[in-house]
Amino acid sequence: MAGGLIALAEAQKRLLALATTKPANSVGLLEANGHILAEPLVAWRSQPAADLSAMDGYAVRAVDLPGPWTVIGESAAGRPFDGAMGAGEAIRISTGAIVPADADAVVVQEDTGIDGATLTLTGDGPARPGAHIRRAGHDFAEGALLAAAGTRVDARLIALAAMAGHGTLSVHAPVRVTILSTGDELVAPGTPLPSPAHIPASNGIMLSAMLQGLPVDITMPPLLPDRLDIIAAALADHRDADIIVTTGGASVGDHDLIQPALLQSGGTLDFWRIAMRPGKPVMVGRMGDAIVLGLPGNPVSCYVTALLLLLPLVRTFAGYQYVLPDISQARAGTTFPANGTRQDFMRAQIDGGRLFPVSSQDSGALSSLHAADALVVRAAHQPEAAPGDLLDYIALRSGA
Ligand SMILES: Nc1nc2c(c(=O)[nH]1)N[C@H]1C(S)=C(S)[C@@H](COP(=O)(O)OP(=O)(O)OC[C@H]3O[C@@H](n4cnc5c(N)ncnc54)[C@H](O)[C@@H]3O)O[C@H]1N2
Ligand code: MOO
Repeated sequence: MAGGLIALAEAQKRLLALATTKPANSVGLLEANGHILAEPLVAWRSQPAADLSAMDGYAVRAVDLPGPWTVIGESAAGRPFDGAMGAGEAIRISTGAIVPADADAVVVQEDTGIDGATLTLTGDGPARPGAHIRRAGHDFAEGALLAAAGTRVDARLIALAAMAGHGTLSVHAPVRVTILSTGDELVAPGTPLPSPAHIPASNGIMLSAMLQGLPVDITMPPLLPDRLDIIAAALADHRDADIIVTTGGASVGDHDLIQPALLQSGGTLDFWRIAMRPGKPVMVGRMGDAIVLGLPGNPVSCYVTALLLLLPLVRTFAGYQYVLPDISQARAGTTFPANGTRQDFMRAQIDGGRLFPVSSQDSGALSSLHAADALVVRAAHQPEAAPGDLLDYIALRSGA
């Protein structure tokens, strides 16, 4: 604890403990895209179900190599050869077609010459018995575990599920998130600002964009003024959401109304203020069924706290296996100062694999957030780091 502030790890633990995994629904494969598997994906069939040719050519008995052969029939994809093959006989075969039971190798077409029904080897031929044959079950066998519960469904998993015999998937229902932006100074993005005292409301759309890759139903009502009664009514109105996330009004000023509004509307406070920078004024409470996550108004603080608290909370509701951001390590490219009492998340760039802090660490400076490749994680009271020291960081750009 630092002056009544709780540590981020403790805050994450308490917040995530409030979440309950969303119930499972069976939905069509495409509808499941982006959702989280509620049950393990098990193969209902083997793939391939029989030995298939991997090439266009001729199915032969390896013992008959190097030929010549008499071609006595064809096995095409979906239309297998169902007769018997004797010594010196070959079957014309296409890629994906079933290899006749008597054959044990495929000669690729480019290695052969054909004259009427007589097939001769003109190239190297198959290197070994079994060449160019995809064995039954070599991709997966019936009953195999293909993906664990908690896996995110994507195009690759959808294809795998289809091949494994599934037409539907059991996934967790979407997480209902209401985003409330508060502040008299806010104006919807893209609309004219009445005065220099007004600013575009960037937090709401930023949070929506951060949530977009997750299975969520987002509700974003109009901007709320700094009025206790209006904010209290909005919180009460959205009590059926899984999460109400607010931005602004989380601190100690006369117009910081989230906490009083929560209490006035019948909600309860769980904790307030985390020993982190940026993001100290975060508040967590409950309003009916909803978890209320009060994020700071400063745009960078809002981003960092969303990354560390909102996204993990949504992932927990959604049934993800892993919910916290990955921590990587890289060496300092310059000196990082000794840290104070709050865990620090410093915007940094990665250059030549080394970390350099960006020039402004102001919690309102969105240009510095956009310029950053990483958030360097500095523990409370961590001493100065010299160039070359290993630092923990959270990557902000894939491939950074
Ligand atoms: N006396 C103290 N003052 C402050 C403290 C403190 O402990 N004692 N904490 C500071 C810290 S740390 C932060 S972070 C901010 C957060 O304050 P609030 O959550 O109450 O946010 P606001 O005061 O409403 O706004 C701060 C800043 O952000 C702008 N803002 C607000 N909403 C949006 C939005 N939707 N989009 C873009 N920008 C937004 C707002 O105009 C302000 O400039 O408090 C410090 N103060
Ligand atoms: O959270 Mo405040 O973020 O330190 O500016």
